[in-house]
Amino acid sequence: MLLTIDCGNTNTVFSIWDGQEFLCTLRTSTHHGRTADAYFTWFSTLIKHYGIELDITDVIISSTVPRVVFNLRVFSDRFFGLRPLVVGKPECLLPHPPRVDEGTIVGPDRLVNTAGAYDRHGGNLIVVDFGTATTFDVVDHDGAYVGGLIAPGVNLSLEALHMAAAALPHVDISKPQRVVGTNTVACMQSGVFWGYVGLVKECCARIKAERGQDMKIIGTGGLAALFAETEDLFDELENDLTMHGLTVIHNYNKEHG
Ligand SMILES: Nc1ncnc2c1ncn2[C@@H]1O[C@H](COP(=O)(O)OP(=O)(O)O)[C@@H](O)[C@H]1O
Ligand SMILES: CC(C)(COP(=O)(O)O)[C@@H](O)C(=O)NCCC(=O)O
Ligand SMILES: [K+]
Repeated sequence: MLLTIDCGNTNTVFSIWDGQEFLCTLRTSTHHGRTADAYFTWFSTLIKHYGIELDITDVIISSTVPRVVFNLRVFSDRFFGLRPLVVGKPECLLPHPPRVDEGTIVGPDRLVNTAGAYDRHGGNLIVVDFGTATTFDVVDHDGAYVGGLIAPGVNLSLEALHMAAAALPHVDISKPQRVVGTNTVACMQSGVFWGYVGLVKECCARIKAERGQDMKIIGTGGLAALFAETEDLFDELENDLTMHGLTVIHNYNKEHG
């Protein structure tokens, strides 16, 4: 069994892949102070709850937060006797290396999304990932990541309003009833919700125009579904894209490593 770990700036997700399907998906907040022992206490409790017979033979990690990798390495070594594959490290091969400016360190989540999306859909894709940041990853015809866009995440934008303006409360995102809000919360939700609908449409249209071709748009990340249910923003909605990408990169390393 393969343990896939996707550590974003807000949440860390563990999944167990048995070669056919994901047996479970466990989510915790990302916190660099969490020790290997703390990970294992949490992990083993939930595994027991789901009644899964554990036989972890491989671990692969993607982390946008470099500091957490140390404790995840210790977790992997101490409890499974395994050396994890860490996306972005030189020893982790990628099916299609990125083509970006020299010296650029592409977020591993974006490399993983690229690998997962290309495996499912082939080339010429835009992956829109609604995480802490909202990222657009452009996948070329041959499966290489060739750049993209980084915008503030939906919750980050709402939080920024609250932090910077004394009269604006903490607000959770939801689809507003109307475009014109008649109270503060409704105004904030509308500004961010429709602002993001516009942002996604405009960025995708401009990517296609710059590349002079139509491209398939894949939406992923926790909040993608909220936007997809309202507007026709994506050709596909795939919440397991990052986890799938981790299995693709793991397989590639097994075959070529
Ligand atoms: N299903 C969901 N509904 C509402 N908010 C969500 C959902 N999933 C994630 N979020 C929120 O979206 C933001 C991004 O989360 P996530 O996709 O886990 O980010 P990251 O991968 O950067 O850690 C966070 O603020 C998180 O709380
Ligand atoms: C853009 C990101 C912060 C997104 O992270 P996330 O929202 O998944 O936490 C991450 O991919 C990152 O740190 N990237 C490094 C810079 C780059 O990709 O060009
Ligand atoms: K992201």
